[in-house]
Parts: sequence; structure tokens; C-alpha cells
Amino acid sequence: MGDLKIKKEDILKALSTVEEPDLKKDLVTLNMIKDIELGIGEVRFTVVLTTPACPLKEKIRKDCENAIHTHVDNTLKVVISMTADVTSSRMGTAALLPKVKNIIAIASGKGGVGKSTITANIAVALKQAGAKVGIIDADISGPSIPVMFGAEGMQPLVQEIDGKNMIQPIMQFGIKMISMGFLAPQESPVPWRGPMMTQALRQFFGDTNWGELDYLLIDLPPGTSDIHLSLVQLVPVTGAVIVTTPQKVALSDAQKGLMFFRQPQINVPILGIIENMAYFTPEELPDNKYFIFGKDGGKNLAAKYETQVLGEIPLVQSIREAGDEGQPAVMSNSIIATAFKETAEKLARQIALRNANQEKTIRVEMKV
Ligand SMILES: Nc1ncnc2c1ncn2[C@@H]1O[C@H](COP(=O)(O)OP(=O)(O)OP(=O)(O)O)[C@@H](O)[C@H]1O
Repeated sequence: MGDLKIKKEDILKALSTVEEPDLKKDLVTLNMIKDIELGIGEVRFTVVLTTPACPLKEKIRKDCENAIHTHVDNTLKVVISMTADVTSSRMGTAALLPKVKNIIAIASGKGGVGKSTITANIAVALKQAGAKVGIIDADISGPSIPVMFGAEGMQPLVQEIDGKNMIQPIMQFGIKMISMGFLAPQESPVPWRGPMMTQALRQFFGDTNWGELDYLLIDLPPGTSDIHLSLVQLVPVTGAVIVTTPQKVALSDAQKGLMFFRQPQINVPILGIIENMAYFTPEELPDNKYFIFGKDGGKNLAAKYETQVLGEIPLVQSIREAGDEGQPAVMSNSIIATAFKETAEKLARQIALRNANQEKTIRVEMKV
């Protein structure tokens, strides 16, 4: 029977047998256990995860419960609170946006493969999991984010903060966002030159009041452009996600996009590939899959470049409709929502892993 003889040390000892499946260290060493409280016949504690969108949440919870039942007392009631403190790739040293923990570039080779759709849905999925999320629509000359969030015509306020005029991002569905679509009339025929686009991007980072964010997603224009170069020069980017369809032409362009980030002078890690329009499915018959753009293209690309597929999103009419109506499809209650949520979880996991590895590298460098 669980009673007062049980000590916090017994609980910690039991929990030190539970391994974080990705980080391959135990939860106590990783400092993930907080606020242990012992009551009569029960123990309560908090597990602090590296992301609220942790796909292994339930496994970790079960493993903790089993460890206490095995090593302490099998009649003890175990009450676990799960919270998250998102790890940062930026180690608090960044001059620009020091309170933004992770900056994620969402890129594609070819246009129209669904990059903005993926950005919008991943952002909502991360927010739904409990993360603080922002989006920069870096497609300066062809912004889609305002439409996808039903935010067309909204105009950001400008507020003076510490003597500097700062743009307040638009807040829609709990996500902060900025886009040229909020700042300039979209019918304008004026062509954007490279330096003007770079200047706009600079403003999105430096003159916008982002506050604290766990994930800032950057919806890049298709291909590789001045904007891509400006992005990596402006801020240390945590990692890039490549969106592609399984089609041959899209894949060869995706490959170029991927190689851009891998160049030694750019050196942005690839977090994974999202295959969009992986197959067509009529929503009422989800088991019927038609591979109209080809099959396994994303998988093969991931294998060739030693990265992973974060998700395979089907081509479904309601995804297009949701985009046009300004309510990302992940907000509906459907199998599509699940596909986006799982993709967001896999991405969050890769970010946490990348940050853990970076920490290791820094520690090793410091020892030398
Ligand atoms: N999985 C999907 N199922 C159905 N429609 C989709 C899907 N993904 C994207 N679409 C639709 O395809 C069109 C293009 O998508 P989107 O604007 O996201 O592409 P993009 O890669 O950002 O384009 P670009 O970079 O050229 O602006 C949109 O109308 C969108 O609603």
C-alpha cells in the first residue's frame, strides 16, 4: 500500500529507469520530472516534454506509470501532468528575435505543390497542441496566407515600443502572422524587385512585434530566390521542410530546393519532406487511393538524401475548399485533420531532436 514511507527519491529512482525514446536518456537525467507530490496512496508529478506536439506523449506516460508500479508500489495511484517547454535552436544568443525559439523554413521547388496549405495546417496543428506559433508569409509578390486564414483585408496596427514603431502581427485562430497581403494592395501591378523583397522580409523579422514564440514558420516562395538567401543571412534557421508532390517534375525541383539548404555556406538542416497530394481520395471512400501523380516519390527522395518523410497528405477536395474559405482543413474533424496533426507531431519531434543534437555538439565543442 502506498504510504508515507515512500519518499520522493524512490519515485525519482523509479523514473530514472524511463528512457525518452528519442533522446535515449532517462527522464530524470534530462530534467523532465518536476513537482513530485506524495499523498496517501498516490503520487503526482509533472513531465516536462520538449514539445507539446510530442507524438510519444502517451508512451512516456505509460512508461512512467509502469516504472512506479514495478519499482515502488503497484497499488499507488499515479497522476501525471504533461506540460512542455519547447527547446530552442537558438540558445539565447540571437540578436534578432531572441524570444523566438525555432525558425522553420517551409520550401518547395515547384510552385503550386501546396506549400502555403501545408504551412497553414501545420501552424494550426502546433497551436492546437499548445504551442505558441507565428507565420511569416515570405512569398512577397504572391502571398496566400491571408486568404487561407480568412484574414483578407485585415490591416496590422503599428505601435511604438521602446521608441521604435513596430508592426503588430495579425492574430487569427491564435496564430500570429504577417504577410505582404496585409500591407500592400494586392491588385497593384508594380513588379517587386529583389532588393525590395529583401527589405520587406527584413521588416517582417526586425520591425514586427513577435513576442515569445515556440515556432515561427516561414512560407517561402517557390524555387530558390533572393528571399531564400536573405532569410538565411538574416536569422539562424532551425531547419527546413521540403514540400513536394510525388510527380517527377516536382521531385526534381524539390531536390534543388533541398540541395540549396545543404550547401556548406548555407548549412540549414533538412527536417524532412512532406509529400502533398500523395494520392487522390474521395472523402467518403478514404480507403480508395488513386496515385495520380505517381507513388513513393517523397519516400525515395527522403531515402536518397538521408532524411525522413514527415507526412503524406492526400489530395482531397475539402482541403482546397477549406483553404479558399479561410479555415485550414486541420480545424475540421476528419481523417485529413489527423494526417496534418501527425505530420506536425513528426516535425516537432525532428525539431526537438535537432536541438538536442545541437546541444550535444556545443557541449563537446566547449570541452575541447
Ligand atoms: N492536399 C490538397 N488537396 C486538395 N487541394 C490542395 C491540397 N494542397 C493544396 N491544395 C490546393 O492547391 C492550390 C495550391 O496550393 P498552395 O497555394 O498551398 O500551393 P503553394 O505551393 O504554396 O503555391 P505557390 O508557392 O505557387 O504560391 C490551392 O488552391 C490549394 O487549396
